[in-house]
Amino acid sequence: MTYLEASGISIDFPLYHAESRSLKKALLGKVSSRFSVDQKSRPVVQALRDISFSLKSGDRLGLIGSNGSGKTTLLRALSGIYQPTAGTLSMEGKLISLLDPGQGMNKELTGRENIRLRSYYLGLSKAKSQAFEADVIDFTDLKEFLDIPVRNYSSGMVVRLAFGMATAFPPEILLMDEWILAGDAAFMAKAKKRVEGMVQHADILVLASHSPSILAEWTNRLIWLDGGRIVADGAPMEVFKSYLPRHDFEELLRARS
Ligand SMILES: Nc1ncnc2c1ncn2[C@@H]1O[C@H](COP(=O)(O)OP(=O)(O)OP(=O)(O)O)[C@@H](O)[C@H]1O
Repeated sequence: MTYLEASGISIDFPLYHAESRSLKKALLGKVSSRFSVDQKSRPVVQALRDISFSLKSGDRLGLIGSNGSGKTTLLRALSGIYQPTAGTLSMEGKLISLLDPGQGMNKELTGRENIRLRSYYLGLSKAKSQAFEADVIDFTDLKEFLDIPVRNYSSGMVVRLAFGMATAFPPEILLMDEWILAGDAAFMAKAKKRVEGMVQHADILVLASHSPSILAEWTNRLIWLDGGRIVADGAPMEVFKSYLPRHDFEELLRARS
């Protein structure tokens, strides 16, 4: 059974070059400060504080919050890139994370070569790798750019390729940061179809974004992060009601009716 559970997760990042007494005093002096010191008195930034939630098959969780509120850090913790300073994470299910556009790609190689390299890493049989290549080529629709080195791609093209390769085999848990929304409207429509296909297979989605309309459409639960803490957790429109300025909330309601 697929599940993902975060229990009391906290993450501190050491602040290098902040050892001087005056800087420490300035950082730690503010009442609502995100800065603290670790056990060895070294300054740290408290990126996440006491985060708990549990997700099961079919849950599509959105993360919202202002710049620096902790969305990317939480996604990275869930994907295993960062070790929590405190708390525990447990999960079951094949996880794919779409967190960095160029992840797992060699920019000196062409799109086609990257696709072949990926199928090699995945250990696919000849028939499966041919199907994988055809599927990704069709999805990414890179046309003449397919045989050009990735370093010459636009950022939207890199997104198409990364997304196409990472989503060719449906994961059970999909983590996405909002860079995925950098594609154009035609790509977004295709990406949405692909993600919806995945989620319909009773998988888990966690998506961080600043876009209320995307989150309202793609998610069925929303966590609002502020200063590294959860300030609200519930149905998307309920959370948006408190999060968004009244005018923006009413506009979102109108757009969805
Ligand atoms: N590698 C790091 N080293 C030190 N501090 C970090 C690191 N990554 C994040 N932080 C700090 O952790 C806090 C949370 O950052 P995070 O990138 O998770 O926020 P975010 O909600 O994704 O922001 P944005 O909307 O701007 O992308 C910030 O205060 C940031 O400065």
